[in-house]
Amino acid sequence: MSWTRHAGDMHVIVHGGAGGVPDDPAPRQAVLDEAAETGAAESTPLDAVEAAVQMLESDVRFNAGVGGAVQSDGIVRTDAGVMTSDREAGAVAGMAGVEHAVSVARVVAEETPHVFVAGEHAVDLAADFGVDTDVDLFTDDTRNRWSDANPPQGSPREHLQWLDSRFGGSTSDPTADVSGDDSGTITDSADFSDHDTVGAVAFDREQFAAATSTGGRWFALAGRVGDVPQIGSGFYAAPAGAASATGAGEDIAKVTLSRRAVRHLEDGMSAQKAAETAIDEFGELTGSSAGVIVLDGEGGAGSAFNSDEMQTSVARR
Ligand SMILES: NC(=O)C[C@H](N)C(=O)O
Repeated sequence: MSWTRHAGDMHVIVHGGAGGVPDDPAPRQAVLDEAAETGAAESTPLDAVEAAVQMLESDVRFNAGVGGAVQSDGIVRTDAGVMTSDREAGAVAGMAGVEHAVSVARVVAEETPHVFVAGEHAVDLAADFGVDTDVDLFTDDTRNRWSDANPPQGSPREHLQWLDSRFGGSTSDPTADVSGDDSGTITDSADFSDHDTVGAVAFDREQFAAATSTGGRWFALAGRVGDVPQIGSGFYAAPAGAASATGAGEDIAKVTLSRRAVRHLEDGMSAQKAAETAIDEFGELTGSSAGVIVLDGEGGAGSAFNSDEMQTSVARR
């Protein structure tokens, strides 16, 4: 079906992470619906994805901003990336105390000559451009979960020993503990319920934008950065369309999942077909779990995942 174009059209799709079936799908869906509607009310695709993702970063149910995953040294670090089909891009990683990582990624895209700024200097950049820092990203749930985790002391090597039995897929074998059955669909592992990364894709008839934001994965080595802020892995936008990914970040990065989905759009697939094909390829190549959302230039929205669940919402104005 082709999309009849009107001035002011904005098409937005959001996701709340690929992973296990959530205990509380209804309130999560309500927040996703509100985020998509909020994005669709904005006047540019970049504003749309930033507004949608900000809302999800502020909701404790999602692993982004407040409620983010805790790394092996007990710190929540946030990562995000944004990109437009004009190939403006910005990303940030490893920020402690920054709720709205998506806004810092936008600062990188708009205010610096770079595409990726990390760590304490990204936090300094945030502060200098008016993004709140020193935010407490822990929730009661994350505090409880962390205090039950018997946190490691000492060197990175000791942290690696500690996380080997906790991180989803060991450091030596990324597929360990994650294969649920012979079909390649991931059905078990408590760690995969942590895939509550958030993302948004928007299109206003002229330009696409994509944004993804996360607290990463629980019990990762301090300083670990996943797919989310890597261009083409966690997010990608091009004239043919845009995508945002979620799931096992190490595996997503190795197959550049978002770029893969957009490549399928460039080859003429619809958004839905591109999402399904990219996830099929991802599953075959990695045996791991992920999801992706996609918009195309014909008014199509697509999503696919090979985890148990990925909640999404679409809005159009
Ligand atoms: N929650 C997620 O989707 C995890 C994210 N992709 C990461 O690996 O950092």
